[in-house]
Amino acid sequence: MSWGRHIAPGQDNRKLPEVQVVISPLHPTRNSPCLAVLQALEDGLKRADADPSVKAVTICGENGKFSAGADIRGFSSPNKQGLGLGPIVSLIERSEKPVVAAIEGIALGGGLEVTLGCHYRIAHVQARMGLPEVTIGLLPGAEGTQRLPRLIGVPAALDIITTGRHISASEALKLGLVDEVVEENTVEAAIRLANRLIGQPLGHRRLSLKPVPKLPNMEAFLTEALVKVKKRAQGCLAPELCFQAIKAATEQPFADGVRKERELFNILLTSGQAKALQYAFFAERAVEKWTTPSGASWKTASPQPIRKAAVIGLGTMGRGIVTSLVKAKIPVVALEQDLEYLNTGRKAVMLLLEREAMKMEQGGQTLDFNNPARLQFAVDFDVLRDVDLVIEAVFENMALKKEIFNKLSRICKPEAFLCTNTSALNIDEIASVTSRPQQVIGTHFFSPAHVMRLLEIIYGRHTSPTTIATAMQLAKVMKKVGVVVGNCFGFVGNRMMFPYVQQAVFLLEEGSRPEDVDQVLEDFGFKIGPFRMSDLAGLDVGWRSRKDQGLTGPTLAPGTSARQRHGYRYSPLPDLLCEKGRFGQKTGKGWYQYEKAGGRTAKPDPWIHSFLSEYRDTHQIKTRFIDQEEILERCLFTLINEGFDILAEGIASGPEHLDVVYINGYGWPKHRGGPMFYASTVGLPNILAKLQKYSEIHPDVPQLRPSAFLKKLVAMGNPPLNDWMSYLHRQSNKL
Ligand SMILES: CCCCCCCCCCCCC[C@H](O)CC(=O)SCCNC(=O)CCNC(=O)[C@H](O)C(C)(C)COP(=O)(O)OP(=O)(O)OC[C@H]1O[C@@H](n2cnc3c(N)ncnc32)[C@H](O)[C@@H]1OP(=O)(O)O
Ligand SMILES: NC(=O)c1ccc[n+]([C@@H]2O[C@H](COP(=O)([O-])OP(=O)(O)OC[C@H]3O[C@@H](n4cnc5c(N)ncnc54)[C@H](O)[C@@H]3O)[C@@H](O)[C@H]2O)c1
Repeated sequence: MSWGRHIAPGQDNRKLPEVQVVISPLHPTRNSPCLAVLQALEDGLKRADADPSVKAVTICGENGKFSAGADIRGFSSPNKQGLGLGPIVSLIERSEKPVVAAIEGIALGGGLEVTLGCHYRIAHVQARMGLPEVTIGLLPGAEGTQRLPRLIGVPAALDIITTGRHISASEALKLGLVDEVVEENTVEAAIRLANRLIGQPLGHRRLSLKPVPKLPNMEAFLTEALVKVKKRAQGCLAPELCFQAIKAATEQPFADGVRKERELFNILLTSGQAKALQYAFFAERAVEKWTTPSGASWKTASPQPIRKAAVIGLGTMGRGIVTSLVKAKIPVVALEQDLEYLNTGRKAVMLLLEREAMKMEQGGQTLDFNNPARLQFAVDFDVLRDVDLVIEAVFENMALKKEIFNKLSRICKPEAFLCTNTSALNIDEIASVTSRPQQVIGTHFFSPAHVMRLLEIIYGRHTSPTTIATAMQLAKVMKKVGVVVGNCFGFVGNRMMFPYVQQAVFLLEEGSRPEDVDQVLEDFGFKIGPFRMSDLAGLDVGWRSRKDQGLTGPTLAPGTSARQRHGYRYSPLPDLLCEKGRFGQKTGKGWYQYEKAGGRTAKPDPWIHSFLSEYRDTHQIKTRFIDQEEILERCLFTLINEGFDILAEGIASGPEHLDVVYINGYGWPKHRGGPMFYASTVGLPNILAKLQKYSEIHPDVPQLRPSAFLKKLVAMGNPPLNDWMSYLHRQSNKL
């Protein structure tokens, strides 16, 4: 048996072995000249085909990775790369010599499509595969939508292509996507297989020649599948076009299906949604490279290892945070204020973990949590002496948080990090009661904390770069997206949300109904509108905060106008609902009515409609019809306006940060790229003009007054989003 040797495409191979190993050239690097590497793959294949001493071919990747697919940056360059990958896949398939793919690491997108042209596929046990094009607003454009259904059937292909999920080698084997899974050297195993295949017929292995496996009820299946795909897509075009391409495979010969795939691919390639999703892909990676105005940076700061953590408070947030830590295999101590709360918290955590374990089992993984070395429950702070990091998640009350942090500062070892999950409180004030403010940081999780990907990481005046790096590392280990932001009331996410929710409530005062406002924002693509969201989170949460701020409740000065605070417009509507016990889902009534307390199905409530009408009569507000455009603009443009202030104040180091926060924590539709990206597509002059218009109509709403930074960018000629921050300190003589 002869052995192949790894040759890079384009290399001169005077002594070619019997099995030639061609390195798959699609693994992206920042500046990969994609067209050149495609050419190299083609050349390598042609050389192998033409050389009589080569009897078989193996295709593998470089450095243990098969391929991450096409270079995504290339899709927005004028010289669109990727063009011509389909014909190369066909070339592989047509080869008269057996071609075996050796899949190590990852085979994604165009990388997996290359393997579908191969006659056999061998994967390493730890390899992951997928066609994630849909997640960047595209579809597999190298004939993958036509070959995959032929290989693994329509239901499985539809699932993989329309979700873009990665699958493990063992799942790939079960589905028939790969022929063999190996634990040892994959390339060697592929070469062995290639040797065995020499001289054997290949016709039956050419996927383009195979029919798509029939289903007894294909038409009904596809009709039902389309409904599901559209529902999940929430306005995103790519999943539906992926569906259309697969449907074409079930109805048309291979060549016609490929033509359809190409046509649909071109529609997506030039769509705004693909640009937005590709922006979001890179934004998520850009925020990993954090910096602060004082010069701290990911480049120079090193994270400390977290071998054991603690969570204080096992309420809504604490239980999800414990679950995330256990899933990340970090031993946790979970602490409550007394045994009764502890037992309730323990039951809730165990339930979450059982559910997570079940989900993980389906993917062939296990979750070990019934081991006291991994998860311990306690009421005594003394157990915190040896932990490396504590996450506090007690009630949102400054006095209580300070009491806890003071205690932690005395009990925990000197090098331990102290994190607070506050939604809006001042990190510096919390840190001030400790003897280690440099190790205090905000770690703002989102509900449900074991599901939501966002972790807002808030540094205070004294927080050290090591502490920031450690929190970022923790986010990564918990498979969350950490976004480093500065300290201000509400940080980034909640601060931008306040004006959005405020406008939504003002719209009710003026004539809208909760379901009208929610519908407009859900049609825009939000998973859930502001009133459904408020009912879900509980109206009492905001009420407590407003009482603490003296905006409502017993501390309010007598004679304060019902609809004004500090000279600005205020709506008491949410307070009035809370006074009536309407806290949302938990009480069965809020902005909507529910079937019972704890019910989930929101139904418009006639009581709210007449309550709003009485309220308007009481305050002599003339009810008017408010159209969808005004609802959308007032809610979104105030949120965006706040974003510009946040950027100007240096609370976030770029618009990508705000967008990543909104996509991952607030249900902003990813195919719109985040609020700041959206603003760039609407055009800053348009946003400014609308804010000016609404601000003139509502002069008592400061949130409608255009941000100085927004005005400056417009005066500077509406530069592209990537350049915004460079204008922050430039002088403008047009203002
Ligand atoms: C006008 C004429 C058109 C006519 C067309 C007709 C013919 C059609 C032919 C088209 C051919 C289409 C081919 C194919 O179908 C399309 C594709 O392949 S699209 C790409 C699909 N692949 C992906 O979406 C993978 C994306 N990447 C990931 O999921 C992850 O990065 C990873 C690979 C799982 C690795 O994850 P991690 O280890 O966590 O690492 P990072 O994510 O941090 O990544 C490290 C670094 O790499 C950059 N990067 C990763 N993948 C890509 C990529 N595909 N392109 C560009 N850059 C990539 C990432 O940004 C990081 O960069 P850094 O931040 O370090 O600068
Ligand atoms: N609920 C959300 O959606 C959400 C989202 C992000 C952040 N937060 C923040 O997370 C924190 C917790 O919120 P929550 O919704 O989980 O509250 P919660 O009321 O559900 O839970 C708080 C828990 O803290 C416990 N606790 C109180 N005092 C304690 C003490 N001295 N020692 C130990 N445990 C104590 C309580 O017994 C309770 O179980 C708050 O700061 C909140 O602002 C909440």
